[in-house]
Amino acid sequence: MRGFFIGRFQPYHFGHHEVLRRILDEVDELIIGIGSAQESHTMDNPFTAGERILMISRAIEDMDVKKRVYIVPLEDIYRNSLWVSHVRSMVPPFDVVYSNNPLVIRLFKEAGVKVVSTKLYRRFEYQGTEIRKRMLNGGDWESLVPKPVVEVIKEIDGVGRIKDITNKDV
Ligand SMILES: Nc1ncnc2c1ncn2[C@@H]1O[C@H](COP(=O)(O)OP(=O)(O)OP(=O)(O)O)[C@@H](O)[C@H]1O
Ligand SMILES: NC(=O)c1ccc[n+]([C@@H]2O[C@H](COP(=O)(O)O)[C@@H](O)[C@H]2O)c1
Repeated sequence: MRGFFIGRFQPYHFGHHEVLRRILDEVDELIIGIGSAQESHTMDNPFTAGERILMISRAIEDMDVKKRVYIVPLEDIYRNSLWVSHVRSMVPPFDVVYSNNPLVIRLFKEAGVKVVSTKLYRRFEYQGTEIRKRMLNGGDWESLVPKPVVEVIKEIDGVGRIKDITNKDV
């Protein structure tokens, strides 16, 4: 059985990591969709699709996973009624979708795809919005993401980027 899990992963954090661990117990192969792949360099979406691929693939490497995982960037198409077809055209065939996003769940269910709702883990801190806020304000963000993700963010000066893009013209 092949599963599909989509997120923006801005950045990939321990909440995603926990969900992934659980999904990998259930499926034979997993596709991870990097949503809003066209977005980067904004406060809501600071990291490029390529940088998010690095974060996820290195975090998975650290888990010593034996199952095949495909990571596929997916651009938004701004026409929700066609989105499931768009996703299907871009990724290997899948049998089940894992998500906690109400729109994603609804669109796949309407298309007749089996959807499993994922649980939230320590959502008050394992949350992209909170992590980006801490990066901006000098808070502790490093404890909320897997170590390989800290390394990627340091390599690309992710914190400096978030500070720069939120700065006003001088
Ligand atoms: N703490 C968490 N525990 C379990 N699942 C989570 C957690 N945080 C996010 N998810 C799930 O992971 C998927 C992808 O989420 P996403 O990449 O948007 O992260 P996010 O933390 O919700 O980000 P943001 O705050 O930027 O919206 C969604 O289905 C989301 O519900
Ligand atoms: N019309 C569309 O392009 C469409 C519809 C539903 C979800 N999505 C994307 O799927 C992803 C869902 O991920 P999250 O659960 O992290 O929000 C987002 O990147 C979102 O933009 C896109």
